[in-house]
Amino acid sequence: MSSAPWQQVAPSASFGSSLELVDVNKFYQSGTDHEIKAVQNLSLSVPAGQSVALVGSSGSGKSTLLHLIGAIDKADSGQIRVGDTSITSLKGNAAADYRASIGIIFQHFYLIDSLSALDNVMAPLIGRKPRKTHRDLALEALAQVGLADRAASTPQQLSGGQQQRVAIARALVVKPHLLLADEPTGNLDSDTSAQILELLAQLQTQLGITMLVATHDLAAARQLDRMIELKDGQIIKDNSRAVN
Ligand SMILES: Nc1ncnc2c1ncn2[C@@H]1O[C@H](COP(=O)(O)OP(=O)(O)OP(=O)(O)O)[C@@H](O)[C@H]1O
Repeated sequence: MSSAPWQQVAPSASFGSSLELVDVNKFYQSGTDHEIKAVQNLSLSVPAGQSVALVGSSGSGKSTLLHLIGAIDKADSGQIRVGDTSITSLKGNAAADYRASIGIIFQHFYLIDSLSALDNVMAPLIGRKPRKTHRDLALEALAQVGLADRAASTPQQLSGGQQQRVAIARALVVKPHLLLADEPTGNLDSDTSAQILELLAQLQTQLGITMLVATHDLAAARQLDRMIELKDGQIIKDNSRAVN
């Protein structure tokens, strides 16, 4: 049976993955004799399609946890499973394929200055087939973040909030099953931050993606389905919002 064109671009599109962490540890060496326990014995279950805020003071392990789930960094021990994929045993191309199937948004937008917004959003599609759909997918993603009319603008011609919207469109263009956002509003003023977090929450609900957002903004965190507080790499609070 031949697959539909969009399936060739985004095999796992339009629904979220569940997430399961069991006894995960990540330690860093600081100096010769000091070990930093960035994530310790952390177990967590996130159902598919849930939005989760990770909060906690600076150094509590939020970024490290996102890096482990995103296969940017490797856990020292424990198990991380995203849908059917065991992240902790991924190697080589399989790790790259997994990273290409999720969306990641950072505090510093990491857009390429010399490229237009459209070309920045198309970048993750390079090498994927069919090539002729890339432009349409990127335009669709820019429309989802309200920037269809700024496709030709370069990052320098856009405000900080607009640049983060382009970065969100770039994360969405692969139709991710999991969206990780590490301090996505850390570089923005409070009004723009609120707009960006509202946009993320809206898109997450609309697309049904599983989403984890590390943030210091408690008001924004409360908009999501669940808020998890970390301290010294461990979960110290886990509040789910009541569902009607
Ligand atoms: N590459 C590294 N090498 C050594 N220590 C690290 C490294 N990355 C993180 N750490 C340490 O691990 C701990 C957790 O850091 P992490 O960046 O995950 O915290 P965070 O909650 O995201 O902080 P922030 O809110 O400031 O971004 C901190 O003590 C940090 O100094």
